[in-house]
Amino acid sequence: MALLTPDDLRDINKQLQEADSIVRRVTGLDIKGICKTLYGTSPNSEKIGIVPVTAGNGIIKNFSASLHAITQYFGFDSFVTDMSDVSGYYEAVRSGADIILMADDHTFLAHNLKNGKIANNQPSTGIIYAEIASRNQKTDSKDVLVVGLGKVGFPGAVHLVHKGFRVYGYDTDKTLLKRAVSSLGIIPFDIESPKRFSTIFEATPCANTIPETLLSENCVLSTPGIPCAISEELRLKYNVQLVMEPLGIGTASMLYSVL
Ligand SMILES: NC(=O)C1=CN([C@@H]2O[C@H](COP(=O)(O)OP(=O)(O)OC[C@H]3O[C@@H](n4cnc5c(N)ncnc54)[C@H](O)[C@@H]3O)[C@@H](O)[C@H]2O)C=CC1
Ligand SMILES: NCCC[C@@H](N)C(=O)NCCCC[C@H](N)C(=O)O
Repeated sequence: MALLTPDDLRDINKQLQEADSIVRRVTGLDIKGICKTLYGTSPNSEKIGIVPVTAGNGIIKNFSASLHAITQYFGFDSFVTDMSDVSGYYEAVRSGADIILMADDHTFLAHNLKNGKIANNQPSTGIIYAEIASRNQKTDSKDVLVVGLGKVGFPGAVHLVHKGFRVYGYDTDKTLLKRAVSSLGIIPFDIESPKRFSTIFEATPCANTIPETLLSENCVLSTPGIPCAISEELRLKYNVQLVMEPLGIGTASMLYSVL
């Protein structure tokens, strides 16, 4: 898995505020509104315990602090434990946490200790970015391009199919593309073909995965992928409505899904 870097998380509050205003412009709802609609849930004073985890590549500088800022941005009462790992988990529970947030190099989870619900960041992220793409107010087309059909992209493609969109899918991994075509009935897309889209959902760990030939004026590109799927030059040239943020939107999706 591509791991976050401290630089990805720089000015996380500013990144989240900017992403929220673009989500509002694109969908008419803010991120909270998207989560409420998606899961039918609302916060009810849940207390969130954030537990740093030293496993694998270890602590990512600012990861826990970013989660603290993100949970507070969405109105939750949250704290970061002093201890890490098992001791930190124990500290969180003893301090009255209702929901645990913690991540190693493979799994980032939200676990609601009160109702038993548990969420994984990858599908939760795919679903919310796909939902944002599906609410593009500037088009009535039901066509959507999905680039990247992995642990984030595939759940997002499932969500778009369930919402009745005509999903064109592309992945450099032909096995994953075949899996998505056979299991979801999506349309395999040739990245070289010059079909322009008003709505694109991208979830890859590569830069510049969306060629200019696929962009239309004012199109929406909803992408959790790091680094960005298009250049700044193309974003400006086509006035692309870019919904992209490194941690907060996916975390909000996890939290609302376990309320
Ligand atoms: N912003 C956020 O909140 C989050 C961001 N991410 C990021 O999302 C991205 C995807 O994560 P995962 O789905 O877990 O990774 P993954 O490795 O499971 O899936 C990525 C997929 O992209 C495909 N791919 C790679 N290069 C491609 C290209 N040029 N064109 C088309 N497909 C290509 C791969 O074959 C793979 O199937 C990563 O950059 C990850 O860091 C992940 C979770 C949350
Ligand atoms: N963008 C959300 C998905 C994050 C994921 N790509 C990642 O970097 N996971 C590793 C997190 C490791 C955190 C670390 N164990 C800590 O607790 O500081």
